[in-house]
Amino acid sequence: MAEPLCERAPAKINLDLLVTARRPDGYHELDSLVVFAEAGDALRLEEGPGLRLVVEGPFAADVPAGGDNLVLRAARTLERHLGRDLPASAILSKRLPAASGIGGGSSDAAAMLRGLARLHRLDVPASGLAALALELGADVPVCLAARPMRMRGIGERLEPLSGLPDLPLVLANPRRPVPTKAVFARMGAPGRGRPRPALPAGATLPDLAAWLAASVNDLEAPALAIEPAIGEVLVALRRLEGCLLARMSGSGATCFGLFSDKNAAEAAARALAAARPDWWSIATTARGCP
Ligand SMILES: C[C@@](CO)(OP(=O)(O)O)[C@H](O)COP(=O)(O)OP(=O)(O)OC[C@H]1O[C@@H](n2ccc(N)nc2=O)[C@H](O)[C@@H]1O
Ligand SMILES: Nc1ncnc2c1ncn2[C@@H]1O[C@H](COP(=O)(O)OP(=O)(O)O)[C@@H](O)[C@H]1O
Repeated sequence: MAEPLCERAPAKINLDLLVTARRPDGYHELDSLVVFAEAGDALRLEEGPGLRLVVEGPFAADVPAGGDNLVLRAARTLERHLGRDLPASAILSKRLPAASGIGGGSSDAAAMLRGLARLHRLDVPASGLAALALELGADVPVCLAARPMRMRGIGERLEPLSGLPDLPLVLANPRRPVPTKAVFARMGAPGRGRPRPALPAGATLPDLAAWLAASVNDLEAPALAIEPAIGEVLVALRRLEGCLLARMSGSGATCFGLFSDKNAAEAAARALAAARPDWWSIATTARGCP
């Protein structure tokens, strides 16, 4: 009997997001810098007689408990690919708001793929898992890697980033779900993309903020049109002491503020929670890379 194991499902943050083309199948090509936070959902797995999922945690009620949950969809996709059952008992602690632009569901699905491979000691090459991940959603391959990446294509072209410092962040969400499909549907004609200047070597946080400020999230305007509260979140983040840059992640509504240091982010998160107890907000650190 294999040991129970725990897989983290970290929040995904798009530091920027350019929509560069619309494909004939309706999907959009992106160019996005993606990082992963210490905060996230968590998945506990142990061998079980069948495939079972229990969802707990503050946002459990907002996600499907049954077969539509991305955790179970991930398991079924892997089982189909291998042509055999992968019995497992899973407990998902749902700590990230759903449909909020920080890839909670995608990260949960990726954690299930990683977890089942570990639990059953599967010999599936990384490229095989990545292909299955893409079947589950455009964001699942990057969540499978769960490290800083430049993401292109619809999400399948991944290039590891280097020279990124750890990023002290505040994440804030007005507790209003925003469906990804609706945001893309409101997008105007995509821009042509733009050359991305290299990250300055040895970048400090203020350098990084200035570098990121030259970029955008192209989904911010269509998401704002659907959910105006995103504008309030951005204004509130920008007013917090020590905030170097604030922007929406993914298709929203979660926005991130980048701070000069961890203490400043924690103090800012406390101030924001006191001012807006109706929002979800946390301080966390997105892991950088050498
Ligand atoms: C926008 C992003 C940016 O990282 O993040 P989230 O806001 O979801 O966190 C992702 O591309 C979201 O990926 P994911 O949530 O997996 O999307 P999917 O389930 O594959 O697609 C949902 C819908 O979004 C649209 N879609 C998604 C990805 C993409 N590159 N182009 C699209 O046009 C399509 O209309 C699709 O039907
Ligand atoms: N484990 C899960 N966690 C979150 N959402 C899930 C999950 N399983 C299925 N979903 C569905 O997937 C949709 C997208 O969720 P999520 O990945 O959190 O959002 P986003 O793509 O905006 O980051 C939600 O509407 C939700 O109903």
